[in-house]
Amino acid sequence: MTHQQDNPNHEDDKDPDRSAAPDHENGKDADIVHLDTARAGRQPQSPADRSEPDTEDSPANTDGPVLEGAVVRVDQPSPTAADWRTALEAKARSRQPIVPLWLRSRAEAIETVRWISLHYLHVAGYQVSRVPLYGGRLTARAPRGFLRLVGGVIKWTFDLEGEPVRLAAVQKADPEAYLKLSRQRDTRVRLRTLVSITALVTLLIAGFIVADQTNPVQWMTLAIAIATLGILGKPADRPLINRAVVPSTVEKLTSDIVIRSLTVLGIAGINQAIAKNPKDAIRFVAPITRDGPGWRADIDLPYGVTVADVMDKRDRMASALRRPLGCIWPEGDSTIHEGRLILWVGDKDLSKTVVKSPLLKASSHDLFKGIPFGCDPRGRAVAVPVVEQNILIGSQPGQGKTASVRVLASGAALDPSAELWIHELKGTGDLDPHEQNCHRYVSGIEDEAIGYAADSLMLLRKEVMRRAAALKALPPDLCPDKKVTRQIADKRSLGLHPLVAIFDECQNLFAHAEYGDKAGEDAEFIIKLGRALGVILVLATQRPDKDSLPTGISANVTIRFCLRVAGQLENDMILGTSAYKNGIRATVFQPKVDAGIGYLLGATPMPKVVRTAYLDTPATQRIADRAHALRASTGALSGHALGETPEQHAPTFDLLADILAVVPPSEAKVWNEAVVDRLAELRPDIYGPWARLEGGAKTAQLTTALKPYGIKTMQVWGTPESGGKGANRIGVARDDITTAITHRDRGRGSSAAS
Ligand SMILES: Nc1ncnc2c1ncn2[C@@H]1O[C@H](COP(=O)(O)OP(=O)(O)OP(=O)(O)O)[C@@H](O)[C@H]1O
Repeated sequence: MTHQQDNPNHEDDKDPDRSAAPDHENGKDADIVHLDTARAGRQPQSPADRSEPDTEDSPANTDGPVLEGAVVRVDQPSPTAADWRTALEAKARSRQPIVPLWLRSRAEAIETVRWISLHYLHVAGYQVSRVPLYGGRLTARAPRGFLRLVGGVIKWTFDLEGEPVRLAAVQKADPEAYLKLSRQRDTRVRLRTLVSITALVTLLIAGFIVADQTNPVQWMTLAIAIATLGILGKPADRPLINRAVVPSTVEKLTSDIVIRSLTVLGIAGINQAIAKNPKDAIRFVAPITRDGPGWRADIDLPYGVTVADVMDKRDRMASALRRPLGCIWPEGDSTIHEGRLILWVGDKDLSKTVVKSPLLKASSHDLFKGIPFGCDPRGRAVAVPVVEQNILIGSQPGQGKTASVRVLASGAALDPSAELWIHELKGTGDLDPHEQNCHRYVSGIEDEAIGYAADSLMLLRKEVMRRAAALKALPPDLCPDKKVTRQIADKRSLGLHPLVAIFDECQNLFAHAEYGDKAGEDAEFIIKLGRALGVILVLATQRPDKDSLPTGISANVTIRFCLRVAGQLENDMILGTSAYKNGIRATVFQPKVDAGIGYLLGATPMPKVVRTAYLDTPATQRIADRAHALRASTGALSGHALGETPEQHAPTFDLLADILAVVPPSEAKVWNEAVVDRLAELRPDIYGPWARLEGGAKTAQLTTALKPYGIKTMQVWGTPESGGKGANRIGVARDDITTAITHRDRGRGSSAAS
């Protein structure tokens, strides 16, 4: 011990930890710890020291592998130099727009100005209509006003207000003050008497002058006098003028109110976050502002809570905010993150708003610009794109499907380049006003009507195939994208104009024992292929289950509008798989009360709640009449609108029977091009366009048209009908056609029997 104390430079002292470690095995080498040196060894080292590689003797060496490099903390203690850019970026994200949002869109600006003008017009109208009431009130109050005026003038002239002060001076027996006050009173009374007498004389003279004037002037003066006296006679507690606008009881939306409403929802994630960090659990990413006719709050929900959780509790939120349910519209913005909530609290209940359609006054409409459909809770107009789309509408009965379909039908009818086919399979005649504009039309629930609708789908399927070939044959400069455009639609001879086919209450067709399966297949085929070819299906159903709405349809439709439904299953059938899970829930709408309000998907970048414009029967009739006149003047009426009966149409498209008619049994195999030429001769209106196609396209047209029947074309040896050398070309076997007809007829027979 003495040895070490005496010799502090002893080798072991360089490593105090090591010297402190006893030899557990025998205890012989137990060193004595030099306290000062040991303490010095425990001092925290500088980062530079720590970064030095450990020496062989270091304890790290004894415990494990040597790691090189500096220790870097995951969380940096202070901001790094580049952080100002991040901060600026964060600020830039929440920049306030230079031009207010409502001024950015012309339509919204016009709407706001119109709204303000209407407000002030209303106020003016309200007050003007009450002028007689106000006149009566003033007259009734005038006598009291007269007494108040006379009393006031006497008090003022004789300085009666000073009376109590003078009396006090008398009671205090203060002669000096009394004399002073009396002198002041005398001077005042002298002057005021003079003023009062002058005013009275002036009034009398004015009276004499007015007495000499014409009647109107006298009445005007009398009115002014009564009004003045009436105002003077006003009781303190009763205003003269009624308020045109009752002050709103709508509470201003503040952060405290929003937090209060979120905390009562019973969402565990929100409550736990608030318990841990009451100040920062719910973050407002922008100031709460007016946005349209309501308040908007942009909120980041606590970690792990999604907008869908909040949407589910909309009714509780309405209670917490003390507003009707139709005013509360939480929305997500998943482009930022799943917890970004945009809470919009409207001044007016959406379910009590009637949206007027611009189609009511439109003389025509361009379908390529979409159809004005309704407005969102913030009052912004919403249009539904139609070209290159298919639309599925669903809800419980009586929630506004037919009303939505009416809007779409009216928009389509006002574009004379569009062909309209309407099938209203409830039989109530809700769409009858547009019958005059339809190429095909049926209203009914009986088998005949359903059969007609099924025929329509079959015809549409053929039309899609015809269009595919026609579009393919178009020169690239006319049709670079191989899809129907406005220019192509306007060339009616091409037959590629938009064809809008509406099937209201389509469950009656798809669930039909005889026609249902085939109709479902045809509809699926049209939905998948018809879009780019200008064939647009609009399907509305009140029974969205897999029997009434084949899954192939619900999976492939592009625009979906779901009014109130009862549960998740129906919701997802209309709005698509996982819609309910993602918080797009048409179950939140109230039965009946929210008729006409639904979720619209696919028409706007984000799913939107939309209240459809409402067209009642007379309004629809007016639009339909206008559309009819427009169509008649442009020669766009056809089919049913011209009084043609369906029987004239349906058989014309039986391709297989037509081929058998033009290919005699003696010809086992014929070239496609020969068949097409003969078909064109048989029915020029239908097959004429096929025959006009050039070489390969003509052959391909028949091949494509036969595909759905399972008939394959093949190499056929033959000679041109006009004479010439024999050659191998694509052709068809007559036997294949007869076999396909036998199969088809057998299939029809068995489905009719079942
Ligand atoms: N956009 C709307 N604005 C105001 N009221 C509407 C709107 N849409 C529908 N309604 C109301 O809802 C009622 C039912 O609408 P509609 O007939 O379109 O429902 P539906 O779903 O087609 O019913 P059903 O399934 O029985 O045919 C209408 O008579 C109307 O009063």
